[in-house]
Amino acid sequence: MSVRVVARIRPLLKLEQEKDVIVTTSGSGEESPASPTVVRIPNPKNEAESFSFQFNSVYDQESTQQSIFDNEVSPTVKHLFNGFDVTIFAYGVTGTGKTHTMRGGKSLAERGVIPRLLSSIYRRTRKIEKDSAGQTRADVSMSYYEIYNDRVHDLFESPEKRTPSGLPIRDNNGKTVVVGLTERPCTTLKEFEQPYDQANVNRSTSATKLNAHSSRSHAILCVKISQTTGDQTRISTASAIDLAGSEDNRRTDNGKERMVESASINKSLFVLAQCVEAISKKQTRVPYRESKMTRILSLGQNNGLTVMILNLAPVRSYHLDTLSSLNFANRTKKIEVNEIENEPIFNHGTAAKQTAAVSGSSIQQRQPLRPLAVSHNVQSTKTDKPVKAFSVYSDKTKTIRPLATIANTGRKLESSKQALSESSNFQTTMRADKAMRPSNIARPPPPANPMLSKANIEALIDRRIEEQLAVQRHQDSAAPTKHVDEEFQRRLEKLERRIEEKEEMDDPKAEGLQYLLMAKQHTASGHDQSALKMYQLALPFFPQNRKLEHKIQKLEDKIKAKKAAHISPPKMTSENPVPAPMYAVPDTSESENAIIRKPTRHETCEDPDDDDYYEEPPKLSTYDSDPDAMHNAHRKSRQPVSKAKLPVFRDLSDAPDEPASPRTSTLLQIINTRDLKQIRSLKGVGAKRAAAIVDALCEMDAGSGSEEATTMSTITSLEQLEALKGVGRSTVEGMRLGLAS
Ligand SMILES: Nc1ncnc2c1ncn2[C@@H]1O[C@H](COP(=O)(O)OP(=O)(O)OP(=O)(O)O)[C@@H](O)[C@H]1O
Repeated sequence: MSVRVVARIRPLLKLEQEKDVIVTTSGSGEESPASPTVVRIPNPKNEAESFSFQFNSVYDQESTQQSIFDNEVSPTVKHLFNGFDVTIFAYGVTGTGKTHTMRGGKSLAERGVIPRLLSSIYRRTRKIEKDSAGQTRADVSMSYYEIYNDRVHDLFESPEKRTPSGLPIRDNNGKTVVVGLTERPCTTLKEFEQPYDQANVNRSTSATKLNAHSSRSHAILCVKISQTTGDQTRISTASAIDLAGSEDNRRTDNGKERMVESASINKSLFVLAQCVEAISKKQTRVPYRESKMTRILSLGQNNGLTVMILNLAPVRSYHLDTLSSLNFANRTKKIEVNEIENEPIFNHGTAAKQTAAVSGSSIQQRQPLRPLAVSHNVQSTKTDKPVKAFSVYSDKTKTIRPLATIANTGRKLESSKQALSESSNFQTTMRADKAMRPSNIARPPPPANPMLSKANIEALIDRRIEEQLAVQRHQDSAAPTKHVDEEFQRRLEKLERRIEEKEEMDDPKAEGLQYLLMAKQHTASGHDQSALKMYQLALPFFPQNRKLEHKIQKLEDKIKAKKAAHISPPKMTSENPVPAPMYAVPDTSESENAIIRKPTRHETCEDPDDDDYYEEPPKLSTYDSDPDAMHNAHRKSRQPVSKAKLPVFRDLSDAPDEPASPRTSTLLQIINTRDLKQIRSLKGVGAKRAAAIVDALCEMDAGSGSEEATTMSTITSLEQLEALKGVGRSTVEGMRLGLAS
């Protein structure tokens, strides 16, 4: 099952000066205009061209709160009551309507997803209780918290009562839980509304230049449904998440406090983008643990249904940010999520005792459940619970069926499975390979090592990376490195957990260490720009560190040298003043300078944890050697001899320089629109091939390196086009000839 991704374009606001609307919607060709699935936006480099992005559904400026809820959220409620967890989250740049979509206004028509969801949940609980003649009781409770500056705070607590370090989060049976959250029972909509409204007052919001009521935190509402029949209770959770919006501080004019928030928001969204990239590229390691938001969201790891609502502003001033968001969403829709319903808990017996011992009332967690109708199997099958991967939400475009036609879901396992695919109108596929993700397997607790200092951790990380790179260097380019990778990743994760332990001890430098870890990972994978940003972000945590300064200086010089030598591929961003993506690394040129204090030369390093930075860089350290050069060496040995079959992710600088003929230009222009309809109009291109071409282009975006992953890759030569998956020389020739006739 893929994450269902829908886009919503907000209308022009009354006070909005700008009226230049550049984001439009359309059907994909098979769709009626009444149910658009495509967002169009001009190419910032060439307004004559436009890019198209296809999603499961697209809601234009006129769309109502009711229609979003009816089509996207309401169908998930029955699955929630069948034991599946549901996650709905709003993503988008600041001021694009996330809070409006999730929370909405006070009038009936303006109510957002959350109050409507609760209303629907209460209706269903009443129905269940009525239909079962009181045999089944359905209880609803909620917890509500925010992640502000990477710290978790209970929104049911007034800000004065908060501990500055926030609440700890833990892994519990493969799920991330927040310890110490208030869980409030709420049996009616009224009981929900009052504390929910109060909690929203507690949420961190501030006025920024781009939004008078900008959310400065990620807000997560968890609604727990407990259905009890006899001695069995099944629990499922609906999570409604209003993410903070990414912001480009070149546009916000943020002051220092807003800037710190902004850096934290952008960092977590950057990690989210990295996670999405890693998942879509099927990498073994996904950096969930690098921010609390990604740990909690666990995109692609959590079981159940996930819907992402991408909020967009229609106007030109958001052009590049909108493009970044669209690219991100495009990758997100490829994420597959396991579809596992939760198992019931026996109120009297081992299962119940275990759960109580683990969770207590202070831990918000989603207990695994199973529909009541098959619960007699539960005890015997508890440990090897069959994992199902329903294709509830496919990427394929489907017409939204009226709700009335959605079949009622039966209680049986098979029925719920069928209902999932029917009600959501998507296909069913088994994905046994996704059944057990490594991260879902309960890990043994890390060995206690009270002597482990940050310097040791740093040294360990360096050593591991050196070991890994040394192994890679000596390996035959064709030899499989999988087991080494896995070992490397395992070690990195172990180290991350140790950093986490430091974090839980409230060591303020834990965050700095995280930045260093990320920097090292970026350096190891050759992403110098990202590595540089991470080192810069780490600097305030190690302010007297000459070695860190030296590292930053070295990287800056290297990047400058690379730019001067035109090593970077001529991507859309290289000529174009496209700013760094808003959810990518914060802009250090203006924003971060405000919060990063550059240590003066005469300052000395006294923190024993910074030992690593006292030392002179090792002369022959693999880590300090040029990672790019190393990577290039690798690439060279792996590159196919024949130029006719170029790798899909090849460097675009390979493209020939001579100007393309008008026919070739037209062909490439059509391909670069990513518009399925236009691509299909080419000779010899059917629906499948057109989709494959668009997919390959998206893959190229994702494969272009994390610091630039939000820019659009373009095809600049026929050779490149030929090298795309599913396209060959003869197809390209056919397309060209077709244009000529
Ligand atoms: N669909 C819509 N219809 C009417 N008004 C809208 C709509 N979407 C957003 N708005 C208005 O736009 C403004 C910004 O919206 P909102 O605060 O929801 O943005 P946001 O994405 O949550 O921003 P931030 O990330 O800064 O919190 C608000 O005044 C809101 O009422």
